[in-house]
Amino acid sequence: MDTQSIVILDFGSQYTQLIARRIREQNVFSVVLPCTAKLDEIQKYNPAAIILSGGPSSVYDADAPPADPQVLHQGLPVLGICYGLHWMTHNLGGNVRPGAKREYGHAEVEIVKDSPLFAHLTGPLQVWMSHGDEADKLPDGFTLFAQSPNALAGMHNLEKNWYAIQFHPEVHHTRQGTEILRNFLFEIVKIKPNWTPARFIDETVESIRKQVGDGHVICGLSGGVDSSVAATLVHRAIGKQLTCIFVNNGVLRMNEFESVQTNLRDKLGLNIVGVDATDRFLGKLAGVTEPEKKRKIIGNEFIAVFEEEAHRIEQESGKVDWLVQGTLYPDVIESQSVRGPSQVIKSHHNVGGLPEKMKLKLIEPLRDLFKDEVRRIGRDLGMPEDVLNRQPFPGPGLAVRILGEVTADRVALLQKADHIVVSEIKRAGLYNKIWQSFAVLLPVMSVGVMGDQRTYAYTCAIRSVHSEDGMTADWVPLPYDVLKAMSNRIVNEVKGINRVVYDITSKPPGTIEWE
Ligand SMILES: Nc1ncnc2c1ncn2[C@@H]1O[C@H](COP(=O)(O)OP(=O)(O)OP(=O)(O)O)[C@@H](O)[C@H]1O
Ligand SMILES: O=c1[nH]c(=O)c2[nH+]cn([C@@H]3O[C@H](COP(=O)(O)O)[C@@H](O)[C@H]3O)c2[nH]1
Ligand SMILES: NC(=O)CC[C@H](N)C(=O)O
Ligand SMILES: [Mg+2]
Repeated sequence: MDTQSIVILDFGSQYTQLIARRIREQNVFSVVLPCTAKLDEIQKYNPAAIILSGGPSSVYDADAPPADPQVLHQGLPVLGICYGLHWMTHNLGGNVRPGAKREYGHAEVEIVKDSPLFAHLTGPLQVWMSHGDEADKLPDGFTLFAQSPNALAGMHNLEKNWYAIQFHPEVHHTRQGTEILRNFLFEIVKIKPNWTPARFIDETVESIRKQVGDGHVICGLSGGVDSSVAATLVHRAIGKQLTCIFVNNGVLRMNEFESVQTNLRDKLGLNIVGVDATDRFLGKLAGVTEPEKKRKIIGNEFIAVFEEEAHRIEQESGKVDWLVQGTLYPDVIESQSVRGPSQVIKSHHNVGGLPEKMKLKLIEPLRDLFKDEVRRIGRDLGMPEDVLNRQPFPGPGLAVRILGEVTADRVALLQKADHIVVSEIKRAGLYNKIWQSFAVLLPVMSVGVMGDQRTYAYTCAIRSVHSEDGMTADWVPLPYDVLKAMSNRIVNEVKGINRVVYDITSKPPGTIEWE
């Protein structure tokens, strides 16, 4: 990789990915690696500096997440945040202990000495803390430059270019957090802010060309933002060597199989093959109710279809070695612990759901990015707004919105309800203002009355959320008349649903999809 980057080693903090986002907002490339990453993997990203994240453990615990102490000795500037500060202290000969008072939330920090990290800032700083441990003995060569009422808040070793702070500069509540990160980037590391969408596109196109040579590539295309941008990027790199495969997995939305194909063929000029695999998918899903099982089945079946298509294309055009997927960074973090000791929440079909022995090798050009960054790249590629503004739709589709068994009848019911929800959101002019809005079919039957007749039918939940990147979300207080229109239309137009409820759970503790 030519671009210099800031490598963040993840000790499992909830905010690690926010650090990367804040840095990329400054037009500097940043990537998160697990704390256990080997030095040669870190070097691949051409690091200009290392940031050590926070984390839930205590450094003196027996199972405290480790990093290679050599990362401190690469001649690169290092910034430790919270657990990162503790880890540096512990490894460089200082001492960390449980603090007398834990600090959660807002705190005021006094600047007790000048530090390049706080250049242009005047104290006291309003910051956000989340720790129980504290450094009570500094390692040799370190000077304390900031202090909160309860603990050391900042220390540096100017000779080595090592900095560490106890609070979280990446969260919104630390008022001058961005200034502090900017100081690290531009006063200390002195990296150039030249990581732009245009540059990302050029570098990615170049590296895809090198990787692929004159081989053939297939791309799993869903009509969603991620795979459409990924396909467009790869198409720009290798043109006719790319074939896009759009699979009807039987759990798509109403008319989606047809509309996506026409739309993307016309608008993006891609070569798209539609494969109707409804029966295979629904056959495999029959009788399955466990959410993770559904996800794994769908992930496996997708790959089986891709491999068959690859085989078919090979008969016509030569060897196919590569599969492009629109995997994004949040898919990766939520599915696996590879990026550090964070927990598995659900297996996104395209990551944790992949079979172990896959013949095709993966190209995932968006793997390190967030959705809003992907939309920016799409704009720079000149893609149409309606493609870029589509609300996300998960690969396992309606299967993770039909609780209990997935059957063709239930899919048809949910398609109708979902279509009503989305049409009403569009009619109210809300579609582009909301992250996602959809219907969920619950395996809950209740009694109703329609035209003097007793009904006994399913319940449908409406879910509508605001989110920046899918990692956290708030439910949307939809206007009552919009909810009323949805509810009215669903119970009247969808035979089989007689009750509608509204989901008012944020993420966390809920997730956006119900399974
Ligand atoms: N029906 C499908 N046919 C082929 N590939 C698919 C299909 N559904 C999902 N995929 C593959 O799985 C990847 C992940 O799906 P995901 O829903 O996260 O992304 P997306 O559909 O491209 O974008 P969005 O998140 O905006 O819906 C896609 O990028 C695509 O490569
Ligand atoms: O391609 C995908 N494959 C999946 O398996 C998957 N599961 C969830 N999602 C989408 O990810 C975001 C976060 O969803 P959750 O809060 O339900 O984890 C939301 O935007 C979800 O729609 C998926 N996308
Ligand atoms: N947020 C953090 O990194 C916390 C570090 C450590 N677990 C503590 O409580 O002090
Ligand atoms: Mg999708």
